[in-house]
Amino acid sequence: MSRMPPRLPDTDMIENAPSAVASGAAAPARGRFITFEGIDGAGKSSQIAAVVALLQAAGLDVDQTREPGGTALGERLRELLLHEPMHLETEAMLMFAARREHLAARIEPALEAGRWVVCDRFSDATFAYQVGGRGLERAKFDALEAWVHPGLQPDLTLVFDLDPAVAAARVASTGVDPDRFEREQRDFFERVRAGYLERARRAPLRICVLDAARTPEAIRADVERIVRERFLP
Ligand SMILES: Nc1ncnc2c1ncn2[C@@H]1O[C@H](COP(=O)(O)OP(=O)(O)OP(=O)(O)O)[C@@H](O)[C@H]1O
Ligand SMILES: Cc1cn([C@H]2C[C@H](O)[C@@H](COP(=O)(O)O)O2)c(=O)[nH]c1=O
Repeated sequence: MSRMPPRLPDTDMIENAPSAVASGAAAPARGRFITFEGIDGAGKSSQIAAVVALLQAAGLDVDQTREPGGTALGERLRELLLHEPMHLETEAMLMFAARREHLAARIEPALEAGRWVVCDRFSDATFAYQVGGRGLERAKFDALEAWVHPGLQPDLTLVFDLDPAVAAARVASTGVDPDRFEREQRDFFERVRAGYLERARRAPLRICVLDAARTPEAIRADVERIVRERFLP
Protein backbone atom coordinates (compact mmCIF):
# COMPACT_ATOMS: atom_id res chain seq x y z
CA MET A 1 0.00 0.00 0.00
CA SER A 2 1.43 3.38 -0.93
CA ARG A 3 1.73 6.02 1.74
CA MET A 4 0.65 9.62 1.22
CA PRO A 5 3.56 12.08 1.34
CA PRO A 6 3.44 14.41 4.33
CA ARG A 7 1.35 17.46 3.41
CA LEU A 8 2.88 20.87 3.83
CA PRO A 9 0.70 23.46 5.53
CA ASP A 10 -1.19 25.67 3.10
CA THR A 11 0.91 28.70 2.44
CA ASP A 12 -1.49 30.97 4.34
CA MET A 13 -0.33 29.18 7.49
CA ILE A 14 3.32 30.05 6.91
CA GLU A 15 4.47 33.14 8.71
CA ASN A 16 7.43 34.96 7.27
CA ALA A 17 10.36 34.99 9.63
CA PRO A 18 10.57 38.20 11.65
CA SER A 19 13.64 40.31 11.11
CA ALA A 20 16.46 39.83 13.59
CA VAL A 21 16.37 42.29 16.45
CA ALA A 22 19.62 44.20 16.53
CA SER A 23 21.07 45.07 19.88
CA GLY A 24 21.17 48.80 20.34
CA ALA A 25 19.80 50.61 17.29
CA ALA A 26 16.39 49.38 16.13
CA ALA A 27 16.48 47.24 12.98
CA PRO A 28 14.37 48.55 10.10
CA ALA A 29 10.92 46.98 9.84
CA ARG A 30 11.09 44.09 7.40
CA GLY A 31 9.92 44.99 3.90
CA ARG A 32 6.98 43.31 2.16
CA PHE A 33 7.12 40.83 -0.68
CA ILE A 34 4.51 41.12 -3.46
CA THR A 35 4.34 38.75 -6.43
CA PHE A 36 2.48 38.79 -9.74
CA GLU A 37 1.37 35.59 -11.47
CA GLY A 38 -0.65 34.33 -14.40
CA ILE A 39 -0.37 32.45 -17.68
CA ASP A 40 1.75 34.04 -20.43
CA GLY A 41 -0.08 37.03 -21.86
CA ALA A 42 -2.44 37.50 -18.90
CA GLY A 43 -1.26 41.09 -18.57
CA LYS A 44 0.61 41.07 -15.28
CA SER A 45 3.74 42.85 -16.53
CA SER A 46 1.60 45.77 -17.67
CA GLN A 47 0.35 46.24 -14.06
CA ILE A 48 3.61 45.85 -12.15
CA ALA A 49 4.87 49.32 -12.98
CA ALA A 50 1.66 50.82 -11.58
CA VAL A 51 2.09 49.03 -8.26
CA VAL A 52 5.74 50.02 -8.03
CA ALA A 53 4.78 53.65 -8.71
CA LEU A 54 2.01 53.49 -6.09
CA LEU A 55 4.38 52.14 -3.42
CA GLN A 56 7.09 54.65 -4.29
CA ALA A 57 4.59 57.49 -4.10
CA ALA A 58 3.82 56.29 -0.56
CA GLY A 59 7.51 56.80 0.26
CA LEU A 60 8.52 53.14 0.15
CA ASP A 61 11.83 51.88 -1.19
CA VAL A 62 10.94 49.28 -3.84
CA ASP A 63 13.01 46.66 -5.64
CA GLN A 64 11.30 45.41 -8.83
CA THR A 65 12.53 42.05 -10.07
CA ARG A 66 11.47 38.88 -11.91
CA GLU A 67 11.79 35.10 -12.06
CA PRO A 68 13.43 33.21 -13.47
CA GLY A 69 16.10 35.89 -13.27
CA GLY A 70 16.74 38.83 -10.98
CA THR A 71 20.47 38.14 -10.56
CA ALA A 72 23.29 37.80 -13.10
CA LEU A 73 23.31 34.02 -12.65
CA GLY A 74 19.52 33.87 -12.61
CA GLU A 75 19.34 35.70 -15.93
CA ARG A 76 21.74 33.17 -17.47
CA LEU A 77 19.57 30.35 -16.14
CA ARG A 78 16.54 32.17 -17.57
CA GLU A 79 18.06 32.05 -21.05
CA LEU A 80 18.47 28.28 -20.74
CA LEU A 81 15.04 27.76 -19.23
CA LEU A 82 13.22 29.78 -21.88
CA HIS A 83 15.07 28.43 -24.91
CA GLU A 84 16.78 25.08 -24.24
CA PRO A 85 14.78 21.83 -24.31
CA MET A 86 15.27 19.87 -21.06
CA HIS A 87 13.82 17.19 -18.82
CA LEU A 88 10.89 18.35 -16.68
CA GLU A 89 12.76 17.74 -13.42
CA THR A 90 15.80 19.62 -14.72
CA GLU A 91 13.45 22.49 -15.51
CA ALA A 92 11.90 22.44 -12.03
CA MET A 93 15.28 22.25 -10.29
CA LEU A 94 16.73 25.07 -12.42
CA MET A 95 13.72 27.24 -11.55
CA PHE A 96 14.44 26.64 -7.88
CA ALA A 97 18.20 27.05 -8.36
CA ALA A 98 17.63 30.48 -9.89
CA ARG A 99 15.22 31.23 -7.02
CA ARG A 100 17.74 30.16 -4.37
CA GLU A 101 20.27 32.60 -5.81
CA HIS A 102 17.64 35.32 -6.14
CA LEU A 103 16.56 34.91 -2.51
CA ALA A 104 20.11 34.88 -1.18
CA ALA A 105 21.54 37.69 -3.30
CA ARG A 106 18.59 40.01 -3.65
CA ILE A 107 15.21 39.25 -2.10
CA GLU A 108 16.23 38.43 1.48
CA PRO A 109 18.77 41.27 1.81
CA ALA A 110 16.21 43.74 0.47
CA LEU A 111 13.45 42.60 2.84
CA GLU A 112 15.86 42.60 5.78
CA ALA A 113 16.89 46.17 4.92
CA GLY A 114 13.24 47.24 4.94
CA ARG A 115 12.87 47.45 1.16
CA TRP A 116 9.74 46.18 -0.56
CA VAL A 117 10.20 43.56 -3.26
CA VAL A 118 7.82 43.38 -6.22
CA CYS A 119 8.50 40.24 -8.23
CA ASP A 120 7.14 39.05 -11.58
CA ARG A 121 6.54 35.35 -10.68
CA PHE A 122 7.78 33.16 -7.81
CA SER A 123 7.10 29.59 -6.60
CA ASP A 124 3.38 29.70 -7.45
CA ALA A 125 4.60 29.72 -11.08
CA THR A 126 6.53 26.51 -10.51
CA PHE A 127 3.42 24.93 -9.01
CA ALA A 128 1.27 26.12 -11.93
CA TYR A 129 3.68 25.45 -14.82
CA GLN A 130 5.77 22.49 -13.73
CA VAL A 131 3.22 20.66 -11.53
CA GLY A 132 0.01 21.77 -13.22
CA GLY A 133 1.21 22.24 -16.79
CA ARG A 134 3.85 19.54 -17.09
CA GLY A 135 2.87 17.02 -14.44
CA LEU A 136 5.78 17.24 -11.98
CA GLU A 137 5.02 15.16 -8.88
CA ARG A 138 3.66 17.40 -6.15
CA ALA A 139 5.85 15.78 -3.52
CA LYS A 140 8.91 16.86 -5.51
CA PHE A 141 7.62 20.42 -5.76
CA ASP A 142 6.80 20.44 -2.03
CA ALA A 143 10.31 19.20 -1.21
CA LEU A 144 11.99 21.84 -3.36
CA GLU A 145 9.84 24.63 -1.96
CA ALA A 146 10.46 23.51 1.63
CA TRP A 147 14.19 23.30 0.93
CA VAL A 148 14.64 26.60 -0.92
CA HIS A 149 12.39 28.91 1.09
CA PRO A 150 11.19 27.30 4.31
CA GLY A 151 8.96 29.70 6.23
CA LEU A 152 8.90 32.32 3.49
CA GLN A 153 5.98 33.13 1.20
CA PRO A 154 5.01 36.40 -0.45
CA ASP A 155 2.89 38.74 1.69
CA LEU A 156 0.55 39.20 -1.28
CA THR A 157 0.22 37.44 -4.62
CA LEU A 158 -1.94 38.73 -7.45
CA VAL A 159 -2.95 36.08 -9.97
CA PHE A 160 -4.12 37.42 -13.33
CA ASP A 161 -6.69 34.89 -14.47
CA LEU A 162 -7.50 34.71 -18.18
CA ASP A 163 -8.86 32.34 -20.82
CA PRO A 164 -5.78 30.87 -22.57
CA ALA A 165 -7.25 31.66 -26.00
CA VAL A 166 -7.39 35.37 -25.13
CA ALA A 167 -3.93 35.26 -23.57
CA ALA A 168 -2.49 33.56 -26.68
CA ALA A 169 -3.95 36.27 -28.90
CA ARG A 170 -2.34 38.92 -26.68
CA VAL A 171 1.04 37.18 -26.85
CA ALA A 172 0.76 36.88 -30.65
CA SER A 173 -0.13 40.56 -30.94
CA THR A 174 3.22 41.58 -29.40
CA GLY A 175 5.03 40.26 -32.50
CA VAL A 176 7.88 38.97 -30.32
CA ASP A 177 9.32 35.51 -31.10
CA PRO A 178 7.63 33.09 -28.69
CA ASP A 179 9.84 31.24 -26.18
CA ARG A 180 9.62 27.55 -25.20
CA PHE A 181 6.70 28.19 -22.82
CA GLU A 182 4.80 30.59 -25.07
CA ARG A 183 4.89 27.96 -27.86
CA GLU A 184 2.91 25.49 -25.70
CA GLN A 185 -0.61 24.56 -26.76
CA ARG A 186 -3.94 25.65 -25.32
CA ASP A 187 -4.38 22.52 -23.15
CA PHE A 188 -1.04 23.20 -21.44
CA PHE A 189 -2.20 26.69 -20.45
CA GLU A 190 -5.58 25.32 -19.30
CA ARG A 191 -3.66 23.11 -16.86
CA VAL A 192 -1.40 25.99 -15.78
CA ARG A 193 -4.46 28.15 -15.17
CA ALA A 194 -6.07 25.37 -13.12
CA GLY A 195 -2.80 25.05 -11.17
CA TYR A 196 -2.91 28.73 -10.22
CA LEU A 197 -6.55 28.48 -9.17
CA GLU A 198 -5.82 25.42 -7.04
CA ARG A 199 -2.91 27.20 -5.38
CA ALA A 200 -5.18 30.20 -4.72
CA ARG A 201 -7.81 27.96 -3.10
CA ARG A 202 -5.13 26.63 -0.75
CA ALA A 203 -3.92 30.11 0.27
CA PRO A 204 -6.95 32.41 0.03
CA LEU A 205 -5.55 35.07 2.36
CA ARG A 206 -2.29 35.44 0.46
CA ILE A 207 -3.45 34.99 -3.13
CA CYS A 208 -5.99 37.29 -4.85
CA VAL A 209 -7.33 36.14 -8.21
CA LEU A 210 -8.17 38.96 -10.62
CA ASP A 211 -10.30 38.77 -13.74
CA ALA A 212 -7.71 39.73 -16.38
CA ALA A 213 -10.23 39.86 -19.25
CA ARG A 214 -11.17 43.44 -18.35
CA THR A 215 -9.62 46.67 -19.60
CA PRO A 216 -6.15 47.56 -18.30
CA GLU A 217 -7.72 50.53 -16.49
CA ALA A 218 -10.30 48.40 -14.66
CA ILE A 219 -7.64 45.88 -13.65
CA ARG A 220 -5.32 48.62 -12.49
CA ALA A 221 -8.06 50.12 -10.27
CA ASP A 222 -8.61 46.70 -8.69
CA VAL A 223 -4.89 46.08 -8.19
CA GLU A 224 -4.38 49.49 -6.58
CA ARG A 225 -7.39 49.00 -4.29
CA ILE A 226 -6.07 45.64 -3.08
CA VAL A 227 -2.57 47.00 -2.44
CA ARG A 228 -3.92 50.08 -0.62
CA GLU A 229 -6.32 48.07 1.52
CA ARG A 230 -3.65 45.55 2.41
CA PHE A 231 -0.69 47.81 3.07
CA LEU A 232 -1.24 51.55 2.81
CA PRO A 233 -2.99 53.54 5.54
N1 LIG B 1 -6.14 44.08 -19.95
C1 LIG B 1 -5.62 43.98 -21.16
N2 LIG B 1 -6.42 43.99 -22.23
C2 LIG B 1 -5.89 43.87 -23.49
N3 LIG B 1 -4.56 43.73 -23.74
C3 LIG B 1 -3.73 43.71 -22.70
C4 LIG B 1 -4.21 43.83 -21.35
N4 LIG B 1 -3.14 43.76 -20.51
C5 LIG B 1 -2.07 43.61 -21.29
N5 LIG B 1 -2.41 43.58 -22.59
C6 LIG B 1 -1.49 43.42 -23.73
O1 LIG B 1 -1.20 42.03 -23.81
C7 LIG B 1 0.17 41.81 -24.10
C8 LIG B 1 0.81 40.99 -22.97
O2 LIG B 1 0.79 41.76 -21.78
P1 LIG B 1 1.87 41.56 -20.65
O3 LIG B 1 3.24 41.57 -21.25
O4 LIG B 1 1.58 42.54 -19.56
O5 LIG B 1 1.49 40.09 -20.17
P2 LIG B 1 2.23 39.14 -19.16
O6 LIG B 1 1.18 38.47 -18.34
O7 LIG B 1 3.27 39.86 -18.41
O8 LIG B 1 2.87 38.08 -20.14
P3 LIG B 1 4.26 37.30 -20.01
O9 LIG B 1 4.17 36.50 -18.77
O10 LIG B 1 4.27 36.44 -21.24
O11 LIG B 1 5.36 38.32 -19.98
C9 LIG B 1 0.80 43.19 -24.26
O12 LIG B 1 0.79 43.52 -25.65
C10 LIG B 1 -0.16 44.10 -23.51
O13 LIG B 1 -0.18 45.41 -24.04
C1 LIG C 1 9.24 31.47 -12.37
C2 LIG C 1 8.75 30.44 -13.35
C3 LIG C 1 8.50 30.79 -14.66
N1 LIG C 1 8.06 29.85 -15.52
C4 LIG C 1 7.79 30.25 -16.91
C5 LIG C 1 6.57 31.09 -17.09
C6 LIG C 1 6.87 31.96 -18.26
O1 LIG C 1 6.47 31.29 -19.42
C7 LIG C 1 8.39 32.06 -18.25
C8 LIG C 1 8.88 33.39 -17.75
O2 LIG C 1 8.51 34.35 -18.65
P1 LIG C 1 7.81 35.76 -18.27
O3 LIG C 1 7.35 36.25 -19.58
O4 LIG C 1 8.87 36.59 -17.68
O5 LIG C 1 6.69 35.55 -17.33
O6 LIG C 1 8.85 31.04 -17.37
C9 LIG C 1 7.90 28.55 -15.12
O7 LIG C 1 7.54 27.69 -15.93
N2 LIG C 1 8.13 28.20 -13.84
C10 LIG C 1 8.58 29.11 -12.92
O8 LIG C 1 8.80 28.76 -11.74
